[in-house]
Amino acid sequence: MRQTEKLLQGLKWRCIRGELPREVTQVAYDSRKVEPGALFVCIQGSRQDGHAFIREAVERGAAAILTEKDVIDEEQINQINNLRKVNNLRKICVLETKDTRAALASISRQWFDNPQENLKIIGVTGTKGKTSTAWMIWKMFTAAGQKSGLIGTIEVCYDTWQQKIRNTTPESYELYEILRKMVDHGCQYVVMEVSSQALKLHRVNGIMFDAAVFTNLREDHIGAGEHADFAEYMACKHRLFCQCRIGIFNQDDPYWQEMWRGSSCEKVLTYGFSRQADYCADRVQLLRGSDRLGVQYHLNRYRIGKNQGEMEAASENSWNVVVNAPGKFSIYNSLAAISVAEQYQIPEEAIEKALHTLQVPGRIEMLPVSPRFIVIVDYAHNAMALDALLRTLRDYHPGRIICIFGCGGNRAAERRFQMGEVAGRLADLVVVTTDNPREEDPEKIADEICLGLEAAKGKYGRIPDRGQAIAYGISHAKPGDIVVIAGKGHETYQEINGEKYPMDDRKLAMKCKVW
Ligand SMILES: CC(=O)N[C@H]1[C@@H](OP(=O)(O)OP(=O)(O)OC[C@H]2O[C@@H](n3ccc(=O)[nH]c3=O)[C@H](O)[C@@H]2O)O[C@H](CO)[C@@H](O)[C@@H]1O[C@H](C)C(=O)N[C@@H](C)C(=O)N[C@H](CCC(=O)O)C(=O)O
Ligand SMILES: Nc1ncnc2c1ncn2[C@@H]1O[C@H](COP(=O)(O)OP(=O)(O)OP(=O)(O)O)[C@@H](O)[C@H]1O
Ligand SMILES: N[C@H](CCC[C@H](N)C(=O)O)C(=O)O
Repeated sequence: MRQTEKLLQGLKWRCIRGELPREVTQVAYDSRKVEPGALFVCIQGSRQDGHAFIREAVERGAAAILTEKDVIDEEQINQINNLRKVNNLRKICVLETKDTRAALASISRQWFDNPQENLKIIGVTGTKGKTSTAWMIWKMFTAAGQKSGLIGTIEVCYDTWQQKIRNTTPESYELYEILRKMVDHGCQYVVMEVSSQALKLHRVNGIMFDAAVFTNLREDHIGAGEHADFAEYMACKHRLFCQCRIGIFNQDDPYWQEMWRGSSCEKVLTYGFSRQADYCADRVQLLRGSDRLGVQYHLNRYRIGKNQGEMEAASENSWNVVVNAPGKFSIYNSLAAISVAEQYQIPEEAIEKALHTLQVPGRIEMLPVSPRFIVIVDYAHNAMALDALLRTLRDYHPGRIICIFGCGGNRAAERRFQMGEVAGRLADLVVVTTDNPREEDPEKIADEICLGLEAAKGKYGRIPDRGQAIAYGISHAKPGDIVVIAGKGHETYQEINGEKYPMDDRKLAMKCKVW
């Protein structure tokens, strides 16, 4: 139970029907979850419009409805009020505001008593590297004994508690609920991935991030249900840097200044291979163990005289960093994580420990399928990630690279041709299979991937059943080869027409174990 006036504090709203109830018992944005006495927030979604479920919400006992358009006519209101009279309830209260998604964030923040005020929240955004970087930062804080929470694609967790979520960045109501749990548990820090969808749909409204990281930006997530075009995608990412104190940017990315310009950052740090960066990497060496590929580099910490554009070495300026993950992109992710950790005085030993023992589930996860060749499961599901991954693996001079992948349905269609083209160019043999087709025809998705493969003159075959495709790829591997199973990483399901069926690439690969 919460006072309605208090929940609506800071919001612009007007009451268009009935009277504001003194208290509400619940905040709900899904009519199917409404309980008696609730405030039902109508959200205009990508498939459905919450305003169409007002009647259901009222039948379930909602006391107030928050809308962003006056959708209820007199006849409907009379019907609803007659219904309520029979049940001895007051007339329905209808409130109107400009944007109900933004309102949901504001109301949720009040409902959960402003948990963000008691936390230092670190946000990570970018087209690629969010999960890996957030995970590294969280591991560093944890290794240093700092109670911290993690929110991202793989899971939400702190200490031994963990929970799966539907989105990389949860809806505002769930987000504030999670933050409240973390505060009550004694967490001081939260590291979270912030997707462009979350920024677009106001899921993180009301949070002032103590630090925000920008990893990189490439064309992605454009299409129905995501972003209209690249400009909108970029503008949404930029919003994170308008609600943060410290901004940490990948200086080698062509878009970093677009992210920084007009930001709210009181402090700016940069990282990259550029000598201008505050955290600068050089002298890279590839590492290859029996069950892991890794990388080692020299980290130089420079202090830049921002005003004069001068560069001056800091006293304790260099360090040999070892990361238990391969490739240039792991160097970028670790540089970002180190830049964050040092802002919070995380000791070097904790940083080293986290990077040495790092294994992000489903990210370049090496499986003991055979002692003669390498099998890797990875979450690369766009061209940028697949390109970075395959180039990285090429650097280890394998015999051949066999790549097995598909593309998700109801997601940016450009990914299909582009991933086909990248795989055709960088892999020696490609097996095109099925990812999460969702509501689309998997054969049509495969056709579009094959256009890219043809364009790159790649060698490929098609096996729609993912288990069979994986078995085929592994059974055709020769000593010294690398088999890459890309696209689903940590996922433990395959989504077809709204249903999630159990499926785990790691289990499918281990079924093919050869001795
Ligand atoms: C396209 C999109 O962003 N969809 C999100 C959106 O769902 P939606 O707008 O489609 O909702 P809807 O089904 O149309 O329903 C609209 C409203 O009607 C309500 N409703 C619906 C039915 C009913 O009977 N009663 C009712 O009240 C719903 O509760 C909702 O409030 O709002 C939901 C609740 O917040 C999200 O879970 C859902 O994310 C879907 C699952 C999704 O996967 N989105 C992707 C694109 C996404 O957000 N991805 C990013 C990561 C991208 C990256 O890798 O960078 C993420 O952060 O996860
Ligand atoms: N900094 C990076 N640049 C390019 N590719 C990367 C980078 N970091 C990771 N990758 C590749 O992309 C894959 C996904 O990485 P990660 O999950 O960290 O990114 P993400 O931004 O969270 O992705 P998503 O938005 O799809 O959830 C990795 O498995 C790896 O192949
Ligand atoms: N966060 C990503 C996940 C895609 C994973 C891939 N397996 C697919 O289903 O397309 C997205 O929502 O675009």
